[in-house]
Amino acid sequence: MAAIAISAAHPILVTRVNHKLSSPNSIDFTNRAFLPVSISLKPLRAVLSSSAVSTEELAAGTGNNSLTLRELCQGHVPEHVLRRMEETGYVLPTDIQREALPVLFSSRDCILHAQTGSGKTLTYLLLIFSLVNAQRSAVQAVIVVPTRELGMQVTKVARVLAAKPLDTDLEHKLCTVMALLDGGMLRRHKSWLKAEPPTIVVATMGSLCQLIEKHIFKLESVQVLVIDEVDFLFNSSKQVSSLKKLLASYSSCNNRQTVFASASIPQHRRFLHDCIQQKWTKSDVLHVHVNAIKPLPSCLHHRFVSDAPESGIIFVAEQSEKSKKAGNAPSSTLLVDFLSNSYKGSSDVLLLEEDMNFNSRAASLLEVRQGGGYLLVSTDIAARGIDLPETTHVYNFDLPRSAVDYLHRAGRTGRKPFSDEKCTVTSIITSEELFVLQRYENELKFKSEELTLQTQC
Ligand SMILES: Nc1ncnc2c1ncn2[C@@H]1O[C@H](COP(=O)(O)OP(=O)(O)OP(=O)(O)O)[C@@H](O)[C@H]1O
Repeated sequence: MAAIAISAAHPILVTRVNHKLSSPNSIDFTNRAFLPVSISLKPLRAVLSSSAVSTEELAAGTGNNSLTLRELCQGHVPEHVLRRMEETGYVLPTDIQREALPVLFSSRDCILHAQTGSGKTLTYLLLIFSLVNAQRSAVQAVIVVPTRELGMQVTKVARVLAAKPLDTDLEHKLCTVMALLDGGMLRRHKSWLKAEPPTIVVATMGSLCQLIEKHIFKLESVQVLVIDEVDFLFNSSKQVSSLKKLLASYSSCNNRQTVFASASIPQHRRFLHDCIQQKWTKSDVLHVHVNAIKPLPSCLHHRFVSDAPESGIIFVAEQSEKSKKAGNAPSSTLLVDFLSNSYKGSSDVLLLEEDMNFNSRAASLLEVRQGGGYLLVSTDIAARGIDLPETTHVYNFDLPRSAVDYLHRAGRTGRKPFSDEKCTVTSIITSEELFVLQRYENELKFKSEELTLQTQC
C-alpha cells in the first residue's frame, strides 16, 4: 500500500512512498516523483499534538514552506534571540529547519538527519532557546560533540544567539554557555559550575562524564540533551559506553527532550528501534529525514585526478600504528613539507591532526578562520561538523575509509545554504582504488568526473 509523505520542496506537491519503507516514527522529506495533487495542508503542530501519530497524519503536510525563520519560531523562541538570529543573517529556514522546528517545538524527541552544511546546529539551538530560562540558575541544556574543535564552533554560535541584540537595553539576565571540552581547564570549570551554573553546556564525552562521575555535574535540571554527530559517537569504541550511560543511566529520557543529529545515520530504522528499546528516547521519537535520496549537497561537483591539489582542505589518512613503530613520517607532515616547498600560490599551508597539542590545533583553525587563502592538510578530525564556509575545494589525498566518511569530508565545502557557488570534491586515486570510489558513488548517488591531465612537451 502506498502512503503519502510531505515534500520539502513544494507545499502542494506530494510524494508517494512505499508503506513498507516508512514507519510512524519516520518522516522522509525526499523529493521523489511528484504527483500534481492538491491537498489541504494542516499545520503539523496540530497533528503532532495527538498521542498516536501515523505516517498518513504526518503526511497531511506542514504548510510551512513560505514561512520565515521568525514566523516558524514565533511564540517559542524569545524575541531577543530572534533578533540576534536575524542580525546574524539567518532569515529564511533551510529545509531541515523548516521541517524539524515544528516537531521539536511540539516536545518530541527527534533524530535530525540532513545533508552536511544544511543548518542542523541552528535547528537544535533554536529548540534549546525556546525551552531554557536564563533566570534559573541551573544547567538546562547539554550538547555533546565528538571533538574539541566542533565544540568550540557550536559554543560560538550559541553565544552569538544568546548575546544582547544591537541597540537594545535588555534588563534581564541572558543565557550563558559553557564549553566543557577535552583539553580545557576542568578545574576552573568545576568552580564555575558550582558557583554560577551556565544555562547551556557544550561538552565532549570525556569531560562531561568525568564531571558526572565525580558528582560535580548533575543532569537532573537538563531539559534538552543534544547528541551531535550521533553515528560517530556510537561508532567510537572509546565513547560508546559513556554515551549509553549518559542516555539511559545518568538521566531518564522521560525527564528530557532528546535530539540526535547527523548527516549520516546508517541503518536508521534499526537505530530508531534501538532508541526506543534502550530508552535512549521516548517511544514517539521522530526521524526527520531531509533529502534522503540526495545525501550530498547538490552544489558539489565531484572530480578525481592523479595529480597534486591546489587549494582547500586536503584530507589524509591517519598514520597507522605499524608505520609509527617503523619510525616513518606521517603522510600529513610529508604533504605539508611538500606543499610548503613546491606550492607557488598565495595560500597558507596549515596542518590539523590528532597528534598535535590542543594549542597548535586551535592556532591552525584560527588561521584558517581569519580568511585569505588556505590549504589545510588534515586527518578526519576536520571531517565532522567543522564549518569553514569559505572552503570551495576538498581533496581526498587518501580515499576515506567508507562512504559515510566521504560524505562528511565532502560536506566541508558547499556550506552556504543559499549560494549557487559550485564547489569541488577531488579524489586523488590510483587505478586500483577506482572500484572503491565507484562504491561510494553508488552508495551516495553522485558521479565523479575523470580529469585527464595534460602532459607538457
Ligand atoms: N537559515 C540559515 N540561513 C543562512 N545560513 C544558514 C542558515 N542555517 C545555517 N546556516 C549556515 O549554514 C552553514 C552550515 O550550518 P551547520 O554547521 O549547522 O551545518 P550542519 O547541518 O550541522 O552540517 P554538518 O553535518 O556538516 O555538521 C553555517 O555556516 C551556518 O551559519
